[in-house]
Amino acid sequence: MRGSIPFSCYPENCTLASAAVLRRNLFLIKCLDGFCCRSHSQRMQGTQSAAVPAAEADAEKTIQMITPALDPIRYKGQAGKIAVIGGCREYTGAPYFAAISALKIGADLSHIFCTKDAATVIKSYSPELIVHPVLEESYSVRDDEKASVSAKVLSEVGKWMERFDCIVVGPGLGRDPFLMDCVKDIVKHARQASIPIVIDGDGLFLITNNLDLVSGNSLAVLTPNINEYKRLVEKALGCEVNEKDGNYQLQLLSTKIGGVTILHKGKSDFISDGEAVHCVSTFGSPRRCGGQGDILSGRFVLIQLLHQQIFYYKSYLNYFDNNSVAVFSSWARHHLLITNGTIGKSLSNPMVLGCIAGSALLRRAAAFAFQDKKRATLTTDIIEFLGKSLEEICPAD
Ligand SMILES: NC(=O)C1=CN([C@@H]2O[C@H](COP(=O)(O)OP(=O)(O)OC[C@H]3O[C@@H](n4cnc5c(N)ncnc54)[C@H](OP(=O)(O)O)[C@@H]3O)[C@@H](O)[C@H]2O)[C@@H](O)CC1
Ligand SMILES: Nc1ncnc2c1ncn2[C@@H]1O[C@H](COP(=O)(O)OP(=O)(O)OP(=O)(O)O)[C@@H](O)[C@H]1O
Ligand SMILES: [Mg+2]
Repeated sequence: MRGSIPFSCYPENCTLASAAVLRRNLFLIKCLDGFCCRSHSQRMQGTQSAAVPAAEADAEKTIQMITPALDPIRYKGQAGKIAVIGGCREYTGAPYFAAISALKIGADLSHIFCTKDAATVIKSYSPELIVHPVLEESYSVRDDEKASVSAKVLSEVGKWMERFDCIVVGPGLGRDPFLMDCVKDIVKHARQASIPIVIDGDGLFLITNNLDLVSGNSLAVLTPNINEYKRLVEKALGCEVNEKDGNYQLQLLSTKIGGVTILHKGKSDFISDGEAVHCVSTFGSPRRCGGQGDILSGRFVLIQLLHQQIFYYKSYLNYFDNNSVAVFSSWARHHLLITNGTIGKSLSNPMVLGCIAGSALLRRAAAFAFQDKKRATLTTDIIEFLGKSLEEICPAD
């Protein structure tokens, strides 16, 4: 039986969930192995699944908890340095939306690693972004050059990697096979360096066909849209998307991929790390223009802001008081106070918190933009409202 369970689900290989949670999930997988592979009609003929409720997340409190105060003792970079790996001949908008959104939410520095063709175009959209034209597609590389070019790409990205608090892989990446192979190495490198990683767009196409790249990585978040989710479910669970038991299936999917956090985008956004399912259904916009998902992936800077806030508490309080046990106890109490002492395990996972905050802020900004522009609402309009959206929840002063 153990052979049919993903390597990353064994308790000794997973750091995210407690042993008890893993035991439960392993039990679920064992019991339900094959359930997902049955045809729709078989499923309808009596197979029961656990009804998994999705609690509406308290997104405002989450945002308030995560967002650090603007403090004069901080220096550039402390509020976040992120990188987007994406941008090719066809797509230049997606990486731009992701990277500029991170800046608008409060990150200090936002980098893009893209192909040479895309770089000049992206630079022309904004002087705020740091753009590295390092990726290559098959058409520009001879077969005999591939090994050396791919090593060069990894070294160009690798020398920056340690400096980033979070990387977003996939917006506008395209699906060129050589490019995909190079990005595989980047994803592995990020994992080795313990850098939080958000996988979106074509990054999801890559990992769906190579689940081991993220399996068991508690610092990974997948943000599939309807098509990307369908491909992921088919590949990981070997079945079709089950609308009826959607929450249960999302939880199972996360567990199957070793507890990675998944944000399933749609009319409501559903988030799970295999532990619980959270829902964000704040009113957004009825416009479905392209690029809104890219804003969301860029906003994952919020995940990293939480890490920064922990670091900040540590360094600030250690500076004045070396009694770090008291410091951490008071920080923990503060954390529990904010959440009313009722948080579940999943809500202490920074990746889940980042998903909730990112989703709620995007939907709020989309609602403001739609109020203003109606049918003409575009992604760039939504980006313009990110500041107002955050300001209403977390005033800057
Ligand atoms: N302004 C911009 O720059 C924007 C750029 N964007 C960027 O676009 C990329 C794709 O993201 P998306 O959201 O269109 O993907 P999705 O819903 O799975 O596909 C829809 C349909 O298209 C098809 N298909 C897609 N790519 C294909 C390919 N390379 N080659 C062949 N087929 C392909 C796909 O077919 P399928 O894979 O299902 O067979 C499905 O039928 C991604 O990098 C995203 O970031 C967006 O963020 C929007 C704003
Ligand atoms: N039917 C809907 N009603 C309200 N909001 C929605 C709906 N569908 C998606 N959204 C919101 O739009 C955001 C982007 O989701 P979408 O499914 O458009 O992503 P995407 O296809 O990856 O976008 P992109 O075009 O950037 O690739 C989601 O976070 C969600 O909050
Ligand atoms: Mg997308």
